[in-house]
Amino acid sequence: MSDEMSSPLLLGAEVPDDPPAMARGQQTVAILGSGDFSRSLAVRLVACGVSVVVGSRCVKRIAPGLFPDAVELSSQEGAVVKAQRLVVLALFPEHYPSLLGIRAALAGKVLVDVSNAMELGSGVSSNAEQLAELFPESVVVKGFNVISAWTLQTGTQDGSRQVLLCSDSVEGKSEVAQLARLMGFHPVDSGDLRQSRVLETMPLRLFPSWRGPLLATFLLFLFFYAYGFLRDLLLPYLAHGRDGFHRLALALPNESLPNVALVALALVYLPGLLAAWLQLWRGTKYQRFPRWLDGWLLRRKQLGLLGFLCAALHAVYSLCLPLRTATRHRLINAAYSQVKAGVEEPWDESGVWRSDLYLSCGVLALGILSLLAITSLPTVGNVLTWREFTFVQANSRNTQTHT
Ligand SMILES: NC(=O)C1=CN([C@@H]2O[C@H](COP(=O)(O)OP(=O)(O)OC[C@H]3O[C@@H](n4cnc5c(N)ncnc54)[C@H](OP(=O)(O)O)[C@@H]3O)[C@@H](O)[C@H]2O)C=CC1
Ligand SMILES: [Fe+3]
Repeated sequence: MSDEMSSPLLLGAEVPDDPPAMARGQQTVAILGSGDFSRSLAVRLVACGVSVVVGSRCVKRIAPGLFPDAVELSSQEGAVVKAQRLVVLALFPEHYPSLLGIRAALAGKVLVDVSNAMELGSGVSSNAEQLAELFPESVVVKGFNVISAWTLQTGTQDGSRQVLLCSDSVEGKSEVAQLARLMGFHPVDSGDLRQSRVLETMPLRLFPSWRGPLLATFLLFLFFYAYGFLRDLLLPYLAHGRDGFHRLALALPNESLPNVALVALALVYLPGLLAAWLQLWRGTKYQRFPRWLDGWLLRRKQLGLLGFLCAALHAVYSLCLPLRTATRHRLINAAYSQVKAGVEEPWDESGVWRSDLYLSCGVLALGILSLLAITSLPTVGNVLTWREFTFVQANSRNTQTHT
Protein backbone atom coordinates (compact mmCIF):
# COMPACT_ATOMS: atom_id res chain seq x y z
CA MET A 1 0.00 0.00 0.00
CA SER A 2 1.43 3.38 -0.92
CA ASP A 3 1.96 6.13 1.64
CA GLU A 4 -0.87 8.07 0.13
CA MET A 5 -3.23 5.14 0.40
CA SER A 6 -2.28 4.58 3.99
CA SER A 7 -3.23 8.15 4.74
CA PRO A 8 -5.77 7.91 7.56
CA LEU A 9 -8.21 10.20 5.85
CA LEU A 10 -8.49 7.71 3.05
CA LEU A 11 -8.43 4.58 5.02
CA GLY A 12 -10.76 6.20 7.46
CA ALA A 13 -14.24 4.99 7.89
CA GLU A 14 -16.68 6.32 10.40
CA VAL A 15 -16.35 4.26 13.55
CA PRO A 16 -19.63 2.39 13.89
CA ASP A 17 -21.93 3.41 16.68
CA ASP A 18 -21.51 0.50 19.03
CA PRO A 19 -24.41 -0.31 21.26
CA PRO A 20 -24.55 0.30 24.13
CA ALA A 21 -23.44 3.88 23.58
CA MET A 22 -21.71 5.66 26.41
CA ALA A 23 -24.40 7.33 28.39
CA ARG A 24 -23.82 10.83 29.67
CA GLY A 25 -22.29 11.09 33.10
CA GLN A 26 -22.11 7.35 33.54
CA GLN A 27 -18.43 7.12 33.15
CA THR A 28 -15.52 8.97 34.69
CA VAL A 29 -12.68 9.92 32.41
CA ALA A 30 -9.23 10.61 33.84
CA ILE A 31 -6.92 13.17 32.30
CA LEU A 32 -3.27 13.07 33.34
CA GLY A 33 -1.50 16.42 33.19
CA SER A 34 -2.88 19.85 33.96
CA GLY A 35 -1.65 21.83 30.94
CA ASP A 36 -3.46 23.49 28.04
CA PHE A 37 -4.75 20.33 26.41
CA SER A 38 -5.92 18.87 29.70
CA ARG A 39 -7.82 22.04 30.62
CA SER A 40 -9.53 22.36 27.23
CA LEU A 41 -10.51 18.70 27.14
CA ALA A 42 -11.81 18.85 30.71
CA VAL A 43 -13.93 21.94 29.95
CA ARG A 44 -15.41 20.27 26.89
CA LEU A 45 -16.08 16.95 28.58
CA VAL A 46 -17.77 18.61 31.54
CA ALA A 47 -19.90 20.66 29.14
CA CYS A 48 -20.95 17.40 27.53
CA GLY A 49 -21.94 15.92 30.86
CA VAL A 50 -19.01 13.55 31.38
CA SER A 51 -17.45 13.42 34.83
CA VAL A 52 -13.76 14.22 34.75
CA VAL A 53 -10.92 13.69 37.18
CA VAL A 54 -7.62 15.40 36.44
CA GLY A 55 -4.48 13.70 37.70
CA SER A 56 -1.55 15.97 38.42
CA ARG A 57 1.91 15.44 39.88
CA CYS A 58 1.15 18.28 42.25
CA VAL A 59 -2.47 19.30 42.74
CA LYS A 60 -1.50 22.26 44.94
CA ARG A 61 0.28 23.91 42.03
CA ILE A 62 -2.90 24.08 39.96
CA ALA A 63 -4.24 27.64 40.10
CA PRO A 64 -7.73 27.90 41.58
CA GLY A 65 -10.40 28.29 38.91
CA LEU A 66 -8.20 26.85 36.15
CA PHE A 67 -10.54 23.90 35.80
CA PRO A 68 -14.35 24.03 36.08
CA ASP A 69 -15.72 23.28 39.55
CA ALA A 70 -17.17 19.98 38.36
CA VAL A 71 -13.69 18.66 37.62
CA GLU A 72 -12.16 16.67 40.41
CA LEU A 73 -8.43 17.19 41.01
CA SER A 74 -6.37 14.32 42.25
CA SER A 75 -2.96 12.68 42.23
CA GLN A 76 -2.06 10.83 39.05
CA GLU A 77 -2.74 7.46 40.64
CA GLY A 78 -5.93 8.64 42.33
CA ALA A 79 -7.28 9.84 38.97
CA VAL A 80 -6.42 6.59 37.20
CA VAL A 81 -8.11 4.54 39.92
CA LYS A 82 -11.29 6.65 39.60
CA ALA A 83 -11.46 6.23 35.83
CA GLN A 84 -13.56 3.29 34.71
CA ARG A 85 -11.70 2.80 31.46
CA LEU A 86 -10.46 5.93 29.70
CA VAL A 87 -7.28 7.70 30.77
CA VAL A 88 -6.21 10.58 28.51
CA LEU A 89 -2.50 11.32 28.68
CA ALA A 90 -2.28 15.09 28.22
CA LEU A 91 1.48 15.00 28.68
CA PHE A 92 4.45 15.24 26.40
CA PRO A 93 5.69 11.79 25.34
CA GLU A 94 9.07 12.23 26.98
CA HIS A 95 7.21 12.15 30.31
CA TYR A 96 5.45 8.84 29.64
CA PRO A 97 8.15 6.81 31.46
CA SER A 98 7.43 8.84 34.62
CA LEU A 99 4.08 6.99 34.74
CA LEU A 100 5.78 3.60 35.17
CA GLY A 101 5.31 3.98 38.94
CA ILE A 102 1.54 3.69 38.49
CA ARG A 103 1.74 0.90 35.94
CA ALA A 104 -0.40 -1.46 38.03
CA ALA A 105 -3.20 1.13 38.24
CA LEU A 106 -3.01 1.71 34.50
CA ALA A 107 -3.33 -2.00 33.68
CA GLY A 108 -6.57 -2.77 31.86
CA LYS A 109 -7.24 0.91 31.15
CA VAL A 110 -7.51 2.52 27.74
CA LEU A 111 -4.68 5.05 27.44
CA VAL A 112 -5.48 7.81 24.97
CA ASP A 113 -2.30 9.22 23.47
CA VAL A 114 -2.83 12.75 22.14
CA SER A 115 0.80 13.62 21.46
CA ASN A 116 2.36 14.79 18.22
CA ALA A 117 5.70 14.05 16.61
CA MET A 118 8.41 16.65 17.19
CA GLU A 119 9.76 16.45 13.67
CA LEU A 120 8.95 14.74 10.37
CA GLY A 121 10.53 11.32 9.89
CA SER A 122 12.18 11.50 13.32
CA GLY A 123 11.99 7.86 14.32
CA VAL A 124 10.83 4.45 13.29
CA SER A 125 8.23 3.86 15.97
CA SER A 126 5.66 6.43 17.05
CA ASN A 127 4.97 7.86 20.51
CA ALA A 128 1.86 5.68 20.71
CA GLU A 129 3.79 2.53 19.83
CA GLN A 130 6.42 3.36 22.45
CA LEU A 131 3.64 3.93 24.97
CA ALA A 132 2.14 0.53 24.12
CA GLU A 133 5.56 -1.04 24.71
CA LEU A 134 5.91 0.71 28.06
CA PHE A 135 2.45 -0.39 29.22
CA PRO A 136 1.72 -3.77 27.64
CA GLU A 137 -1.15 -4.41 30.04
CA SER A 138 -3.03 -1.31 28.91
CA VAL A 139 -4.80 -0.61 25.65
CA VAL A 140 -3.37 2.31 23.70
CA VAL A 141 -5.54 4.43 21.41
CA LYS A 142 -4.08 7.26 19.38
CA GLY A 143 -6.39 10.18 18.79
CA PHE A 144 -7.31 13.85 19.19
CA ASN A 145 -3.76 14.92 18.29
CA VAL A 146 -4.93 16.79 15.20
CA ILE A 147 -7.46 18.72 17.29
CA SER A 148 -6.09 21.85 18.88
CA ALA A 149 -6.78 22.81 22.46
CA TRP A 150 -8.55 25.85 20.99
CA THR A 151 -10.96 23.71 18.95
CA LEU A 152 -11.67 21.57 21.96
CA GLN A 153 -12.62 24.58 23.99
CA THR A 154 -14.53 26.64 21.45
CA GLY A 155 -16.59 23.74 20.23
CA THR A 156 -16.52 22.05 16.90
CA GLN A 157 -17.76 24.90 14.71
CA ASP A 158 -14.38 26.57 14.39
CA GLY A 159 -12.26 23.58 13.47
CA SER A 160 -12.32 20.23 11.82
CA ARG A 161 -14.90 17.87 13.26
CA GLN A 162 -12.89 14.79 12.42
CA VAL A 163 -11.07 12.91 15.15
CA LEU A 164 -8.74 10.35 13.64
CA LEU A 165 -8.33 7.28 15.83
CA CYS A 166 -6.09 4.26 15.57
CA SER A 167 -5.42 1.34 17.86
CA ASP A 168 -4.73 -2.36 17.83
CA SER A 169 -7.81 -2.80 20.02
CA VAL A 170 -11.14 -2.47 18.26
CA GLU A 171 -12.92 -2.26 21.58
CA GLY A 172 -10.67 0.48 22.94
CA LYS A 173 -11.05 2.41 19.71
CA SER A 174 -14.81 2.21 19.83
CA GLU A 175 -14.88 3.42 23.46
CA VAL A 176 -12.81 6.48 22.54
CA ALA A 177 -14.95 6.95 19.43
CA GLN A 178 -18.05 7.11 21.62
CA LEU A 179 -16.44 9.76 23.77
CA ALA A 180 -15.47 11.75 20.66
CA ARG A 181 -19.00 11.49 19.33
CA LEU A 182 -20.38 12.64 22.64
CA MET A 183 -18.23 15.78 22.31
CA GLY A 184 -19.67 16.47 18.86
CA PHE A 185 -16.75 15.18 16.80
CA HIS A 186 -16.74 12.67 13.96
CA PRO A 187 -14.53 9.75 14.95
CA VAL A 188 -12.75 8.28 11.95
CA ASP A 189 -11.17 4.84 12.13
CA SER A 190 -7.65 5.17 10.78
CA GLY A 191 -6.59 1.58 11.34
CA ASP A 192 -4.16 -0.13 13.69
CA LEU A 193 -1.60 1.48 15.96
CA ARG A 194 1.03 1.53 13.21
CA GLN A 195 -1.02 4.29 11.57
CA SER A 196 -0.13 6.50 14.54
CA ARG A 197 3.13 7.19 12.67
CA VAL A 198 1.13 9.01 10.03
CA LEU A 199 -1.28 10.57 12.51
CA GLU A 200 1.46 12.01 14.71
CA THR A 201 3.17 13.81 11.85
CA MET A 202 -0.05 15.20 10.39
CA PRO A 203 -0.02 18.49 12.32
CA LEU A 204 3.56 19.05 11.12
CA ARG A 205 2.74 18.71 7.45
CA LEU A 206 1.98 21.92 5.64
CA PHE A 207 -0.70 21.40 2.99
CA PRO A 208 0.73 17.97 2.06
CA SER A 209 -1.84 17.22 -0.62
CA TRP A 210 -1.49 20.65 -2.22
CA ARG A 211 2.24 20.57 -2.91
CA GLY A 212 2.07 18.52 -6.15
CA PRO A 213 -0.95 20.33 -7.65
CA LEU A 214 0.55 23.72 -6.77
CA LEU A 215 3.82 22.79 -8.45
CA ALA A 216 2.01 21.43 -11.52
CA THR A 217 -0.10 24.61 -11.80
CA PHE A 218 2.94 26.82 -11.39
CA LEU A 219 4.94 24.91 -14.02
CA LEU A 220 2.00 25.01 -16.42
CA PHE A 221 1.72 28.75 -15.93
CA LEU A 222 5.45 29.14 -16.48
CA PHE A 223 5.24 27.09 -19.66
CA PHE A 224 2.35 29.08 -21.17
CA TYR A 225 3.84 32.38 -20.07
CA ALA A 226 7.22 31.53 -21.60
CA TYR A 227 5.53 30.27 -24.78
CA GLY A 228 3.47 33.48 -25.06
CA PHE A 229 6.55 35.57 -24.41
CA LEU A 230 8.52 33.85 -27.16
CA ARG A 231 5.72 33.75 -29.71
CA ASP A 232 4.01 37.10 -29.17
CA LEU A 233 6.74 39.36 -27.81
CA LEU A 234 10.28 38.18 -28.49
CA LEU A 235 9.91 36.82 -32.03
CA PRO A 236 7.90 39.82 -33.37
CA TYR A 237 10.53 42.06 -31.77
CA LEU A 238 13.46 40.19 -33.32
CA ALA A 239 11.77 39.78 -36.72
CA HIS A 240 10.05 43.17 -37.14
CA GLY A 241 11.36 45.30 -34.25
CA ARG A 242 7.80 45.47 -32.83
CA ASP A 243 7.95 46.37 -29.13
CA GLY A 244 5.15 44.69 -27.19
CA PHE A 245 6.95 44.19 -23.90
CA HIS A 246 4.41 46.29 -22.01
CA ARG A 247 2.13 43.23 -22.29
CA LEU A 248 4.32 41.30 -19.84
CA ALA A 249 2.46 42.50 -16.74
CA LEU A 250 -1.21 42.09 -17.54
CA ALA A 251 -2.03 40.88 -21.03
CA LEU A 252 0.37 37.95 -21.06
CA PRO A 253 -0.64 36.53 -17.64
CA ASN A 254 -4.24 36.96 -18.73
CA GLU A 255 -3.63 34.91 -21.86
CA SER A 256 -1.73 32.22 -19.95
CA LEU A 257 -4.29 31.74 -17.16
CA PRO A 258 -7.17 30.20 -19.18
CA ASN A 259 -4.72 27.77 -20.77
CA VAL A 260 -3.57 26.68 -17.33
CA ALA A 261 -7.20 26.39 -16.17
CA LEU A 262 -8.12 24.18 -19.14
CA VAL A 263 -5.09 21.91 -18.77
CA ALA A 264 -5.66 21.67 -15.01
CA LEU A 265 -9.27 20.66 -15.69
CA ALA A 266 -8.07 18.05 -18.18
CA LEU A 267 -5.62 16.79 -15.56
CA VAL A 268 -8.54 16.37 -13.16
CA TYR A 269 -10.40 14.01 -15.48
CA LEU A 270 -7.48 12.26 -17.16
CA PRO A 271 -6.40 10.01 -14.24
CA GLY A 272 -9.95 8.65 -13.90
CA LEU A 273 -9.87 7.61 -17.55
CA LEU A 274 -6.38 6.14 -17.18
CA ALA A 275 -7.52 4.22 -14.09
CA ALA A 276 -10.57 2.87 -15.95
CA TRP A 277 -8.43 1.91 -18.92
CA LEU A 278 -5.91 0.18 -16.63
CA GLN A 279 -8.67 -1.81 -14.93
CA LEU A 280 -10.05 -2.92 -18.31
CA TRP A 281 -6.58 -3.83 -19.52
CA ARG A 282 -5.81 -5.79 -16.35
CA GLY A 283 -9.28 -7.35 -16.42
CA THR A 284 -9.75 -6.74 -12.71
CA LYS A 285 -10.41 -3.87 -10.36
CA TYR A 286 -8.93 -5.67 -7.38
CA GLN A 287 -5.37 -4.63 -8.04
CA ARG A 288 -3.63 -1.53 -6.74
CA PHE A 289 -2.96 1.31 -9.12
CA PRO A 290 0.66 2.30 -9.61
CA ARG A 291 1.88 4.80 -7.03
CA TRP A 292 2.00 7.75 -9.42
CA LEU A 293 -1.59 7.16 -10.55
CA ASP A 294 -2.72 6.74 -6.97
CA GLY A 295 -1.19 10.07 -6.02
CA TRP A 296 -2.65 11.74 -9.08
CA LEU A 297 -6.16 10.40 -8.37
CA LEU A 298 -5.93 11.67 -4.81
CA ARG A 299 -5.03 15.17 -5.85
CA ARG A 300 -7.77 15.76 -8.41
CA LYS A 301 -9.77 18.04 -6.17
CA GLN A 302 -6.79 20.30 -5.47
CA LEU A 303 -5.96 20.44 -9.18
CA GLY A 304 -9.57 21.31 -9.97
CA LEU A 305 -9.67 24.07 -7.37
CA LEU A 306 -6.40 25.54 -8.65
CA GLY A 307 -7.80 25.40 -12.20
CA PHE A 308 -10.84 27.25 -10.90
CA LEU A 309 -8.59 29.86 -9.30
CA CYS A 310 -6.84 30.41 -12.65
CA ALA A 311 -10.18 30.77 -14.44
CA ALA A 312 -11.40 33.23 -11.82
CA LEU A 313 -8.18 35.23 -12.10
CA HIS A 314 -8.59 35.26 -15.88
CA ALA A 315 -12.06 36.73 -15.44
CA VAL A 316 -10.78 39.48 -13.16
CA TYR A 317 -7.81 40.23 -15.42
CA SER A 318 -10.15 40.40 -18.43
CA LEU A 319 -12.37 42.89 -16.62
CA CYS A 320 -9.29 45.03 -16.06
CA LEU A 321 -8.29 45.06 -19.73
CA PRO A 322 -10.38 48.13 -20.66
CA LEU A 323 -8.83 50.05 -17.76
CA ARG A 324 -5.34 49.82 -19.25
CA THR A 325 -3.72 52.95 -20.61
CA ALA A 326 -2.71 50.90 -23.66
CA THR A 327 -6.37 50.10 -24.43
CA ARG A 328 -7.42 53.71 -24.03
CA HIS A 329 -4.61 54.77 -26.29
CA ARG A 330 -5.56 52.23 -28.94
CA LEU A 331 -9.22 53.29 -28.77
CA ILE A 332 -8.45 56.97 -29.24
CA ASN A 333 -6.02 56.13 -31.98
CA ALA A 334 -8.63 54.06 -33.83
CA ALA A 335 -11.17 56.86 -33.52
CA TYR A 336 -8.65 59.38 -34.83
CA SER A 337 -7.70 57.17 -37.79
CA GLN A 338 -11.38 56.68 -38.53
CA VAL A 339 -12.07 60.41 -38.53
CA LYS A 340 -9.02 60.96 -40.69
CA ALA A 341 -10.15 58.29 -43.14
CA GLY A 342 -13.65 59.80 -43.18
CA VAL A 343 -15.38 56.61 -42.06
CA GLU A 344 -18.70 57.36 -40.35
CA GLU A 345 -20.15 54.04 -39.29
CA PRO A 346 -17.51 51.35 -38.70
CA TRP A 347 -20.04 48.82 -37.29
CA ASP A 348 -18.65 45.37 -37.83
CA GLU A 349 -21.60 43.00 -37.43
CA SER A 350 -19.63 39.74 -37.30
CA GLY A 351 -17.02 41.27 -34.98
CA VAL A 352 -19.73 42.41 -32.59
CA TRP A 353 -21.36 38.99 -32.60
CA ARG A 354 -18.04 37.25 -32.10
CA SER A 355 -17.12 39.38 -29.11
CA ASP A 356 -20.55 38.97 -27.47
CA LEU A 357 -20.53 35.22 -27.99
CA TYR A 358 -16.99 34.96 -26.72
CA LEU A 359 -17.79 36.86 -23.52
CA SER A 360 -21.03 34.97 -22.99
CA CYS A 361 -19.26 31.59 -23.31
CA GLY A 362 -16.56 32.78 -20.91
CA VAL A 363 -19.12 33.82 -18.28
CA LEU A 364 -21.00 30.54 -18.73
CA ALA A 365 -17.83 28.45 -18.46
CA LEU A 366 -16.77 30.28 -15.30
CA GLY A 367 -20.24 29.84 -13.81
CA ILE A 368 -20.21 26.10 -14.43
CA LEU A 369 -16.66 25.76 -13.16
CA SER A 370 -17.76 27.59 -9.99
CA LEU A 371 -20.56 25.08 -9.54
CA LEU A 372 -18.06 22.27 -9.95
CA ALA A 373 -15.71 23.84 -7.43
CA ILE A 374 -18.43 24.55 -4.89
CA THR A 375 -19.91 21.06 -5.02
CA SER A 376 -16.46 19.55 -4.53
CA LEU A 377 -16.23 21.22 -1.11
CA PRO A 378 -17.09 18.65 1.57
CA THR A 379 -19.64 20.83 3.34
CA VAL A 380 -21.63 21.27 0.12
CA GLY A 381 -20.96 17.78 -1.25
CA ASN A 382 -22.31 16.27 1.96
CA VAL A 383 -25.80 17.66 1.36
CA LEU A 384 -25.97 16.16 -2.15
CA THR A 385 -26.79 12.54 -2.79
CA TRP A 386 -24.24 10.55 -4.75
CA ARG A 387 -26.44 10.75 -7.84
CA GLU A 388 -26.82 14.52 -7.56
CA PHE A 389 -23.07 14.91 -7.05
CA THR A 390 -22.14 12.84 -10.13
CA PHE A 391 -24.85 14.60 -12.15
CA VAL A 392 -23.35 18.04 -11.40
CA GLN A 393 -19.77 16.85 -11.90
CA ALA A 394 -20.38 14.99 -15.16
CA ASN A 395 -22.61 17.65 -16.74
CA SER A 396 -20.30 20.47 -15.75
CA ARG A 397 -17.42 18.59 -17.31
CA ASN A 398 -19.29 18.06 -20.59
CA THR A 399 -20.41 21.68 -20.79
CA GLN A 400 -16.90 22.87 -19.96
CA THR A 401 -15.44 20.79 -22.75
CA HIS A 402 -17.92 22.25 -25.23
CA THR A 403 -17.43 25.87 -24.17
N1 LIG B 1 -1.98 22.23 23.30
C1 LIG B 1 -2.53 21.79 22.19
O1 LIG B 1 -3.20 22.53 21.44
C2 LIG B 1 -2.36 20.37 21.79
C3 LIG B 1 -1.57 19.51 22.52
N2 LIG B 1 -1.43 18.20 22.15
C4 LIG B 1 -0.59 17.28 22.91
O2 LIG B 1 -1.02 17.26 24.25
C5 LIG B 1 0.07 16.98 25.10
C6 LIG B 1 0.10 18.03 26.21
O3 LIG B 1 0.21 19.29 25.61
P1 LIG B 1 -0.07 20.65 26.43
O4 LIG B 1 -1.23 20.45 27.33
O5 LIG B 1 -0.14 21.73 25.45
O6 LIG B 1 1.27 20.79 27.27
P2 LIG B 1 1.50 21.55 28.65
O7 LIG B 1 2.97 21.83 28.78
O8 LIG B 1 0.56 22.70 28.76
O9 LIG B 1 1.12 20.48 29.72
C7 LIG B 1 1.86 19.31 29.94
C8 LIG B 1 1.52 18.74 31.30
O10 LIG B 1 2.24 17.55 31.47
C9 LIG B 1 2.26 17.27 32.89
N3 LIG B 1 3.46 16.48 33.23
C10 LIG B 1 3.43 15.21 33.66
N4 LIG B 1 4.65 14.74 33.89
C11 LIG B 1 5.50 15.76 33.64
C12 LIG B 1 6.92 15.91 33.74
N5 LIG B 1 7.68 14.90 34.13
N6 LIG B 1 7.42 17.10 33.42
C13 LIG B 1 6.66 18.13 33.00
N7 LIG B 1 5.31 18.04 32.88
C14 LIG B 1 4.74 16.87 33.22
C15 LIG B 1 2.17 18.61 33.58
O11 LIG B 1 1.04 18.56 34.40
P3 LIG B 1 1.18 18.32 36.01
O12 LIG B 1 2.24 19.27 36.48
O13 LIG B 1 -0.16 18.64 36.53
O14 LIG B 1 1.55 16.89 36.20
C16 LIG B 1 1.94 19.62 32.46
O15 LIG B 1 0.93 20.53 32.77
C17 LIG B 1 1.33 17.00 24.22
O16 LIG B 1 1.73 15.70 23.95
C18 LIG B 1 0.87 17.71 22.97
O17 LIG B 1 1.57 17.25 21.84
C19 LIG B 1 -2.11 17.70 21.06
C20 LIG B 1 -2.89 18.50 20.31
C21 LIG B 1 -3.07 19.89 20.59
FE1 LIG C 1 -11.02 34.09 -22.00
